[in-house]
Amino acid sequence: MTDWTDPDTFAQALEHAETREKGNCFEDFEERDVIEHDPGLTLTKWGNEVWMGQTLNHDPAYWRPDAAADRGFEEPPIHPDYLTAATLGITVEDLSEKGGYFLGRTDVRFAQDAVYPGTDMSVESEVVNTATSSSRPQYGIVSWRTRAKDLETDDLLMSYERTNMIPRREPLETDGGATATEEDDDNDLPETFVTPEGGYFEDFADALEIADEENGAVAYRHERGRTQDDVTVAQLPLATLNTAKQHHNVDVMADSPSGDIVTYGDVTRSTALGHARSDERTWREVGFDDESFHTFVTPGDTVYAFTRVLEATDDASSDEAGTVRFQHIAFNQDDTPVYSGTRIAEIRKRSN
Ligand SMILES: CC(C)(COP(=O)(O)OP(=O)(O)OC[C@H]1O[C@@H](n2cnc3c(N)ncnc32)[C@H](O)[C@@H]1OP(=O)(O)O)[C@@H](O)C(=O)NCCC(=O)NCCSC(=O)C[C@](C)(O)C(=O)O
Repeated sequence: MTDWTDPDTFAQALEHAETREKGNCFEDFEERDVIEHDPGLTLTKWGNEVWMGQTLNHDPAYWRPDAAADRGFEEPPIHPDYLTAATLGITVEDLSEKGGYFLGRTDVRFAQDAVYPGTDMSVESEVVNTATSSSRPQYGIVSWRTRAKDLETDDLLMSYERTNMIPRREPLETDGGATATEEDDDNDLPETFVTPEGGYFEDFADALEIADEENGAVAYRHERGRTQDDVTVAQLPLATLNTAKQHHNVDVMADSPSGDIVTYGDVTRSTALGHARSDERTWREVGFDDESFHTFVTPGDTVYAFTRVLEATDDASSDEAGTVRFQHIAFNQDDTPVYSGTRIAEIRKRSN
């Protein structure tokens, strides 16, 4: 009688057996297809707090009822970064589990009303673009518009458009090729870098005025760094139901260009944003654009943040705040940019 657990026999069995694959290939996506994602997620206080704690998003309004009330929330709400990561996490099984890197995202917008723990989410994505990758013929590039809704009320919670490299059916590889492209050498930096005096709206507006007079830029780095470990690389994405093997299958990833599992893009950006927010008085998050992931982050890498202030306008959803547009750049211990994106946030005014 065949002993299927005999190592030689089992090795032969593995060779003969078909693998029941997960995920979709590039050829499975057609423009205008709408995919309703089956995995659901209840946005819990626990998930929110673990995400925020580990990414250094320690804004008290998301932790303490009194601080939440001071910011006009009914109770500590779900943080927009966790909402974003959970929305994307749910979509991975259908859209990107096959592998291929998360290249970027734009038009990330949040509903004006805060989202509270206990909200059940339903998430759907529409294929908005499919394109050939000229540099990597084994991949295609797919963009989807994703919308997260409150399952009970059907209210829109957030939406965005994301772009990934997706393997073509043949040949099948685990993820996308080489590391970042050569930087161009157009380094026309201003001579003057202005740092805001504090974290209120007026500090950003004043710094922009000074920079303007001196033909400089409001640009500064944040001190904090967060080294990537098992929690940030594997646990946080799995807690959002993100099934991408890049984050938890060391065996498969050993043969990939990174040679290791990589940090979920939403963990990298949320960590950098946590560093940036620790130097400002955030009132509300409005949205993000032009987000790009330049190279991968692996366990042991440290994520730092750099901020440029682009614009400040005295107009917001509340008289207590003004609106600031930032560019945030996450970088690693070798000073290599790993993420960049612009962010619109309402920042509290000093006078109130
Ligand atoms: C992917 C790598 C290897 C390419 O590195 P490279 O130097 O070869 O790249 P490139 O030349 O800059 O880009 C390659 C192609 O992608 C295109 N491209 C590039 N960016 C965009 C964009 N935003 N929108 C649209 N297209 C874009 C670009 O135009 C080019 O097209 P081409 O092949 O036709 O010339 C390199 O950039 C890299 O390592 N990036 C880091 C990726 C990463 O670590 N992402 C986060 C972690 S993976 C993740 O979170 C997973 C997730 C969330 O779970 C999940 O999707 O399932």
